[in-house]
Amino acid sequence: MKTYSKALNWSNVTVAAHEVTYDPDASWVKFYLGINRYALYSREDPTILQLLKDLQSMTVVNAVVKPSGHHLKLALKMRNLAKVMYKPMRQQRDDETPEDVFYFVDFQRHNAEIASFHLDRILDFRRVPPVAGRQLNITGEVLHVTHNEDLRSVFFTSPANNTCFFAKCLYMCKTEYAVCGSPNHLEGSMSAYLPSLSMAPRVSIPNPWTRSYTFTGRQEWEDNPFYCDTVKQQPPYNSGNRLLNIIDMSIFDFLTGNMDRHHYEIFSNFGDEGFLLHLDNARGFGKHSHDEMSILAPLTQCCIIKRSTLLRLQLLAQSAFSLSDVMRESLQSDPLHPILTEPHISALDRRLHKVLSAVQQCVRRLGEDEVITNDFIKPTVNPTVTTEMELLR
Ligand SMILES: Nc1ncnc2c1ncn2[C@@H]1O[C@H](COP(=O)(O)OP(=O)(O)OP(=O)(O)O)[C@@H](O)[C@H]1O
Ligand SMILES: [Mn+2]
Repeated sequence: MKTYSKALNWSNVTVAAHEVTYDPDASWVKFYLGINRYALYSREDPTILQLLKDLQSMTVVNAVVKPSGHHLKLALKMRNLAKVMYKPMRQQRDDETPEDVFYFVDFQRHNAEIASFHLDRILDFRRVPPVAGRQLNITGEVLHVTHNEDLRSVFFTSPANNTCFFAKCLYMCKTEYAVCGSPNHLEGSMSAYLPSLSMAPRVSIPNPWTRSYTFTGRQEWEDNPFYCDTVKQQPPYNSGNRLLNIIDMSIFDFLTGNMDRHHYEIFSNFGDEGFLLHLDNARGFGKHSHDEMSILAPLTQCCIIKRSTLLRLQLLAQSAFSLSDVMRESLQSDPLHPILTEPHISALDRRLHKVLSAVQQCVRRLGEDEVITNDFIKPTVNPTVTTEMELLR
């Protein structure tokens, strides 16, 4: 194996200087300033479209391996000081997760990150940071610009003469699990970073409906149909919006087929009523032919749903606004389209009907007043300039 770091030393190639420019009107700055207690961005915010475009073209000036987690991903620093998380492509669009693979060893899919951002926006949640697809030149835009010796040392050339890299981490990070360009270009998802933890602290909270992450273990919710009664008695689930927000998240995850929601995060400064961030959606869209009903357990066990969520789902179940059509159109704006294969897109309609039938069953059993809950917090009245991030400073 030829390591590029040695090659760089030998050929005396200097790594590009770290030149940066700060523009207070940059789309990522506006994105930060627009985060409010209801959502990451407002419905009509033009900043987001601009940010999606910028994610596709911003110049990378540094790259490091994002240390957390089990999967290979890079934190990229851009010339305009934006920060981006890049998850490289590992799977072809028409690959399905094999039957015998557990959810916790499944690949991360860059296209699932992209598609989940679009789905979250269509559902009007706006809880996923903006994500766009991009073909990176991993030689020119990563290896040659990184100041990180650890990252340089894991680049190599494959037998087929493609540039590849892997990461030093706990699992799945040996050369066998490397990602390779063709010969230099590699698709990936570019996810806008949230503001730093010092500027906007977040807490990570275990999902009450988490899975066991072992081959044999089971969680209480899987065997106890009255599990929700226990959850409902515990703060912060005993008042306010939190449980309804968990149910929104389970509907979102059921639609994508993501079984990997072990934790969720919230911004501390917005208190218990703040929205839940839907981070890390890379394990969605693994199987189009299977609907994993257990993901919907929070809805089917608690039998409550926000009225606003239900109205949105009902709208997207109408043929004139069908979820699959809206998704197809939305995903076309991404440079890496097609992002999802047709079977994955049409699975969304089938799953949406299953969510609506679950709600109907609850209504039949308990009545509409018990099940369909008015949101405790009104949606943003004036969506354009709630710059609560400014208040945090
Ligand atoms: N857009 C983002 N901005 C800032 N931080 C993020 C963003 N997306 C994810 N993170 C943080 O990075 C952590 C790891 O990211 P992610 O979960 O997507 O990757 P992973 O490979 O599954 O890692 P892990 O095994 O730690 O969950 C997340 O738990 C979250 O705290
Ligand atoms: Mn994760």
